[in-house]
Formats: sequence, structure tokens, C-alpha cells
Amino acid sequence: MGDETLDGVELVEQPWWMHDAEVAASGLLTMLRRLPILVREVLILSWRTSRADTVVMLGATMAAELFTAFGLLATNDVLTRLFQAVPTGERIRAAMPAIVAVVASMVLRAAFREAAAWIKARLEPQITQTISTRLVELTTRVELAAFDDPDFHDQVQRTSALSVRGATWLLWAVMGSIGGLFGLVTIAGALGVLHPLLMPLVLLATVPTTWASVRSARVGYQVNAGIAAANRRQRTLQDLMTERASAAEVRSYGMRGHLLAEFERVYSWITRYELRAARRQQLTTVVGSTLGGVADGAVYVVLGVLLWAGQVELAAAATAVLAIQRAGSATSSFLYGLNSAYEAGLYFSDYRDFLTRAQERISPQGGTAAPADLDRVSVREASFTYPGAEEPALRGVSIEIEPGQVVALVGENGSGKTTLSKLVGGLYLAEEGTVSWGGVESRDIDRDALRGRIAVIAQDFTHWPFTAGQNITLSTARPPASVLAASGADRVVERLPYGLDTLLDPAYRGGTELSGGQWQRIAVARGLYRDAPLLICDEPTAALDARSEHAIFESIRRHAVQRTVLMITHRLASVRWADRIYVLERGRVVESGDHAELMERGGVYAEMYTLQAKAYAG
Ligand SMILES: Nc1ncnc2c1ncn2[C@@H]1O[C@H](COP(=O)(O)OP(=O)(O)OP(=O)(O)O)[C@@H](O)[C@H]1O
Repeated sequence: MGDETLDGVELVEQPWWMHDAEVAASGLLTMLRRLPILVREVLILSWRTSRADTVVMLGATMAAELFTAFGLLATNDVLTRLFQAVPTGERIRAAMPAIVAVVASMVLRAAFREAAAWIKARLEPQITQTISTRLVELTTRVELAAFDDPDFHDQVQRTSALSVRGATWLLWAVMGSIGGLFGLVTIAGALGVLHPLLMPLVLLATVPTTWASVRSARVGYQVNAGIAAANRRQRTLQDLMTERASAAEVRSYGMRGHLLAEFERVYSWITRYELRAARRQQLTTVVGSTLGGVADGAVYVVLGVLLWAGQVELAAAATAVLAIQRAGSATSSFLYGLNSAYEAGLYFSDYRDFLTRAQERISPQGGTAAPADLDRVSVREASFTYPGAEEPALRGVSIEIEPGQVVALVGENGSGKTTLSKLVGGLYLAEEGTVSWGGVESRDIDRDALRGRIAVIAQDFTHWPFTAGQNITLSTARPPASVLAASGADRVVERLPYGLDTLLDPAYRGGTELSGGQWQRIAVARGLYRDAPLLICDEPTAALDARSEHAIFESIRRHAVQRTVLMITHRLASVRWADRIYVLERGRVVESGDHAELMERGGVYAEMYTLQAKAYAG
């Protein structure tokens, strides 16, 4: 199944699949060796989530099994008394206390089982919350570059989808097998009293079903790893056909047929893969159950022989039949638990691995305090390549940003302007070269504190599904009128039905959508509100009409009187007043100077500027 390919769909084995395949192929013994660590961790997780619930669940599970064994011994007592050679009335009277003990054991066993089930229902949402919270705590702390790494991205998605469930699944499996094992031990005690041969026989009878369930679990896990990429593709296609963002283009470009055909192709591939796996799993289970049935029969034959040979009493033989049934169900809950623990353990290991890998990518905390006022920012010979990219996005770039200056980055699409601004903003770290603030390397400065000194009006800013006010302040505070006026957001807010309290997400009742230019004004307001000493503006006016564009540049200029601005724009008329302009080409700085110097030089900048000026002059 592993060599199946799907044209056009990325189905190459991912490094994390390799790990999965390794685990899935490593067999029962390897997994059993890993299991104690996983069991320990999941019990610790449960303990940390709720001590009381964990203790009660463990106690109730074991107590229920204890009463199973008591019930058996009491049953044996009842039968022994009923089979005595005395008048019936006397036999019944003699058996009464034991009958009461049987009934009491059954009631208590049921009560403890229900208590365990109740605690399980309590623990499940709490553990899921703990795990999901841990996941997002980490995903929001890793370096931004991790999200450019497709492996990491896939791992996040897979972990969110499956591994969170893996933890509770593993815990129930562990509880099930602890209960089953404890039940087996107590019943073994009872069976041992009747005849020493009975217990080993019962255990032997379970071998075929154990083999079948472990094998079937492994196939299940391998299938999940095998279809991961195709599943992702199918979800992407589904999203394109169900989400608002793509709905307009799907219609205007008549993409429905193409998307549906692709969806059908990918989905059919997944279904074929799953059907074949289901057949394999079913075949294994049928073989296991058949052999299991034969083994059960053999146990009864041996019991018959023992009875015939006078090795066991009739009452003991009758109790043994009951005990064998109970032992069968304890064995199956032990094995089912073990098998589920094995399968859930595979997913839970993914979660643990994800935690470890994410931990390695966390932005370091602590370090030199960030400068109170912005000092000179120097980028020296910095290079940066995106994960998986063949070409570096920046090659040996050097720029200087003096306090209070407006510095502009210009250049063609893809020349590296945004990447450079992210290096300055501490979102990416240079692989070679340095970025320093007031002489201190930015990688040594406390990352959060550094980012707190920077406001970014990003090119791909987020349309937060919050109210207009919250979209500006990114908190519950209300933005001051001066910020609204400086960004032109006042005219946007004015037209909203609930002003600053209008939800900017049409997917919710009462929510609304803004135009591209209106959103951009909100993003500019967000940058100005932050009031940081360095403002990075990445094409802040690309979606604005001419009048608004002029107004915004004026505002940013006024803003720059006390602060420093790093500006990226394709509108060269707007960078004329910059103190320094850097021209980038294919990840390198090819020219720098102010407008007059660059025009005089007659290079790339002068050519671009003249072209734009001509276009405006008509
Ligand atoms: N997340 C990413 N992963 C891989 N490559 C990327 C990523 N982001 C950008 N690149 C590549 O890095 C190079 C520089 O991109 P960057 O966004 O810095 O250019 P830019 O000058 O800001 O372009 P534009 O004017 O179009 O905004 C481009 O070749 C781009 O394809």
C-alpha cells in the first residue's frame, strides 16, 4: 500500500511519517517497551488535571474487579451448600448468607463500575482542555520561521486533529487494562483454588485474539500515516469549496467543475486505500476470532476431563465455568485495553514528539533588556533562507536605521523587502550576519521586550474576527480619537452600524465586512495606536484611494517626528521625503541614498521613479 502514488498530490514520505512508519513497523515488543513511559506520562497528565478524579477512577476500577472475585467465591459457596446431601429447606437456609453475599457483590461491582464511568465522563473534557491548551501555548510561542516549515505545519495540523484525542484514549485504555489485569489476578486466585491447570489454559485461549487485535491496530495506524497528505489535500479542496474567501473566484472563474473533479479523484484514492485496509483488518479479526473459539472449546474439554476424572467437585466445576466466562471478559478487557493503549500510544507519542520539537523552536525568553529608547538599528551582512526554499531571500544585506529617521525599502516583487523588515522586527533571525539594536545583537535581547518596541503595519495583516475597536487596540481598550483621525479609520467607523463595537466578521450575526481599503485604514490605526519607537510599514497604502494614501503618508510623517519609521512601498512618490532609501534586487541591496542622490546616480531607482512619474503624467 505504501508505494501508491497520486499524481499531482504531494504524497512523498515526510520525515515525521518515517518516524510513524518506524513505530508502526517496530512490532508489539518495542511498543510494549515504550508503553510504561507513555502510561506513566498519561497518568501524570491525569493526576495534574485532577488528583481527586484520578484517584477515584483508579480505586473504583479496582474495587469493581475485587467484587467480581468475591462474587465468584460466594457463588462457589452457594453451590457447595446447595449440592449438600440434606433436605432442600435446610440447604436453602444454609446457602442464604452466601446468596446475600453474591447479590451484595454484584450490586457493589455495578456501583463501582458506574462510579468509574462517571469519573471518566468528568475527566475527559478536563484532559482534552489541558492538552489543547498546551498545544496552543506552544504554537503561539515558537519562532515565526517554524510556520514556514511545511513539516512543522503538517505536524501541528496532525497533532491538533488526532493526538489530542490520543491522550484520553490512552488513559481509558490504560484504565481498561488495569481493571482487566486486576480482574484476571483476582479470578486467577479463585481459579487456582479450584484447579491449578485452569488459569494457564484460559490465558492460552486468548493468544489468537491478542495477535489479531494488535495486528489490526497497526494496520489502522499505518493507514492514517499513509493517507495523511491526501487527507490534507482533500481538506484544502473542501475548504476552497465551502469558504467565503474563495467563493467569489470559484464562481467568476467557473472553477466548480475542476475543483469537484479533483476532490473526487483525491477522495476516491483515500477511500480505496481505506477499503483495502479495512479488508485486511477484518480478515485478521476473523482468523483471530475463529482460532479463539477453538481455543475456548479446548478449555471446556479439559474441564470436562477433570470433572470426569474426579479431579474437581461438581460445585467447583460449575463455578469454574462461571469463572472462565468472567476470566474471558477480564482477559478481553485487559487485551482490548492493551491493544487500544498500543494504538493510542502511537498517537500520544506523536503528541509528545510534537511537544519536544516545538519546545526546541520556542523563541528564547530572557536576555538583555530591550533599549528604552530606540537606538540605531544596524543590519550587517545578513542572509536568510526560508525553510525548504532553494534560493536565499536575503544575501549579505547591510542597512542602517538612525533614530528619528524615515528609512524606505524599495524594489521589485520578491526582492526581499518584507523578509528584511521581519529580520529588523525580530520575527526572523538572520542565519548569517547580525541585526543589532544600539550595538546589542537582537538575538541576545529579550524577544518579547524587543517586539514590544516595534509596531508593524504588515502587508498581510490579520483581519481579526473581533470588533472594530478591538481590531485597532488588540485589547478591550478603546482607541483614542487622534489615532482614528490620523489613520482615516474614523470615516470607516462612522459608517458601521455599532461604531467601534461592530464585529468585523460577516460569518456571525450582526457582523459586517469591510472593503480592502477600509481594512487597511484599520491596520494603519493598529500600528499608530501601538505607539512604539519603531514603526514598520509594509505597503500601508496599497489598497487606498489617492486622497487617503496622501493623508496616511502625511500622518506617518507626522508620527515619524518623534519616532523611527521603516517603510516599504512601491509608490515611489511617497518615499521622496525618506531620509534614506535602500533599493533591493534579488535579496541584495543594490543602491542606497536619499531621493536626490539616487536620481542623480541614474540607476535602478531613477529608472523606476521615472517610469512611475511618466505613467502619472500620462
Ligand atoms: N514564507 C515563505 N516561504 C518561502 N519563501 C518565501 C516565503 N516568503 C517569501 N518567500 C520568498 O522570499 C523572497 C522574498 O520575499 P519577500 O516577501 O521578502 O519579497 P518582497 O520584496 O517583500 O516582495 P513584494 O514586493 O511582492 O511584497 C521571494 O522570492 C519569496 O518567494
